[in-house]
Amino acid sequence: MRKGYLLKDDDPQDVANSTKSLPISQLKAWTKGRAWAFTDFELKDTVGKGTFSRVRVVKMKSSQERTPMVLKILRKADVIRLKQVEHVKAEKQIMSMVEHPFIVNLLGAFQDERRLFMLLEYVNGGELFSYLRREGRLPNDHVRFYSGEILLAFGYLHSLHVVYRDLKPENALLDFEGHIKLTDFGFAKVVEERTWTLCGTPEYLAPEMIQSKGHGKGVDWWALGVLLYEMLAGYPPFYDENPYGIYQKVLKGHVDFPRHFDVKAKDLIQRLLQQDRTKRLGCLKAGVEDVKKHKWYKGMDWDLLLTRSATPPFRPPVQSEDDTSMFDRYPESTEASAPAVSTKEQESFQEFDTTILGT
Ligand SMILES: Nc1ncnc2c1ncn2[C@@H]1O[C@H](COP(=O)(O)OP(=O)(O)OP(=O)(O)O)[C@@H](O)[C@H]1O
Repeated sequence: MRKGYLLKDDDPQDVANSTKSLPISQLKAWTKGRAWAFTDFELKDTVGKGTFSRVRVVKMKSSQERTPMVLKILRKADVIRLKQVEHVKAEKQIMSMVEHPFIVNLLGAFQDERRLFMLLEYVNGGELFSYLRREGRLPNDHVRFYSGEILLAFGYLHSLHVVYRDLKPENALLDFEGHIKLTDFGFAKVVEERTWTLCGTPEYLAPEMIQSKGHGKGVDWWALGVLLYEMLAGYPPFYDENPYGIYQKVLKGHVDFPRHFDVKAKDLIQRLLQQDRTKRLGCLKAGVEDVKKHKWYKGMDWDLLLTRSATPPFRPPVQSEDDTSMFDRYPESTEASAPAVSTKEQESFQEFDTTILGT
C-alpha cells in the first residue's frame, strides 16, 4: 500500500485524527446524490486563484470520511461583472457529464446567496506548468506521455462534441502517481459545428479564433501543438510582451524550431499548427486517430495509456493525500465576505446546484 494512500475500512471512530482516504471511485460513490452546504467543510490551504475564483482544499467537518477534496469558490458578483454567467453554468454542466481517467471529477455543485461552489477531487501533484518551469524543458518520451494522455482526453471530449478551449500547462494537473488530470472547464462548450466567442489564453489561441471566423474542435488540436512545442522547447512558439503581438505572430504562422528538436516531433507540431483548420491534424475525417497514428507516437500502446497503466515519467514527491507542497503558496483567507447580488441576478444561477448522479 502506498504511503499516505490508505484505503477505507470500517472501523474508525476518531474523526479528527483519521487519515483515512478514498480512491476516486469510492469517493464518487460516497458523494453521489448528496446535498452540500459551505458550512459542511473545514477549509484548508488555497491551491489556486483564478480571475474570479479561489480553489481550496477542504475536508468534511462532521464525517468519518476525511478524504481531502477541493472547493472552487466563485463570487457571484464577480461572475456577473465579468459576464461569465453562461461560462460558469457550462463549466458545471459539462463537468457533471464527463467521466474520464485524465479529467478532474466534479463531485458536487451548490451555492449560497453570494457564492457558487464546485466540489472537485483534489489532484495533489501540482500543475504540469510548475513541473515544466522547474525542469526547463522536457525530453521526448516525457512529452509523448503527457501529450498522449491529453489527446485521449480530447478524443473523449470531442466524441461528446465538447471543445475544451483552454489547454495550457497551468490547467493540466498531475495526480499523485504523475498522470494528467485536466481541470478548468470554464471555457469548455458543447459545439456541434462552430462557435464564435473569443476565449482562452493568448499564447494558445488558434488563428481562426483570433480572426473571429467561428471555431470548433480544431482550436484544441492547435493548442496541443502549442503545448507540445512549449514542453519540448521550454517556451511557447508564439511569444510577445503583449497579446496583440502574440496574435500577429500566430496569424503570420512562422514557427522557429530549436536545433535540438526531434524531426518527427517537429513534423507533428507543424501539422497541428496548421493555419488552415480544414487541413489541420485532428480536424480531418479520422479525427483523434490521425494524431495517435503520427510517427512521433510510434510504438505507443494507447490501450495501456488509457487504463493508466503506463508508468508516468515523474512521480510528484507528495507525502500525504492532503499535501499542498506542489502548489504555490497563497495568503490565508477566511472566505467570510462576498458582495451581495440582486434578486433578479440570483435568478441566473437557478440551475447551478447539482447532486452528481454519475455511475
Ligand atoms: N481539482 C483540483 N485539484 C488541485 N488543484 C486544483 C484543482 N482545480 C484547480 N486547481 C488549482 O487552481 C487553479 C485555478 O483553478 P481553475 O483554473 O479551475 O480556476 P479559474 O478561475 O478558472 O482560473 P483562470 O482564471 O486562471 O482560468 C488551477 O490552475 C490549479 O492550480
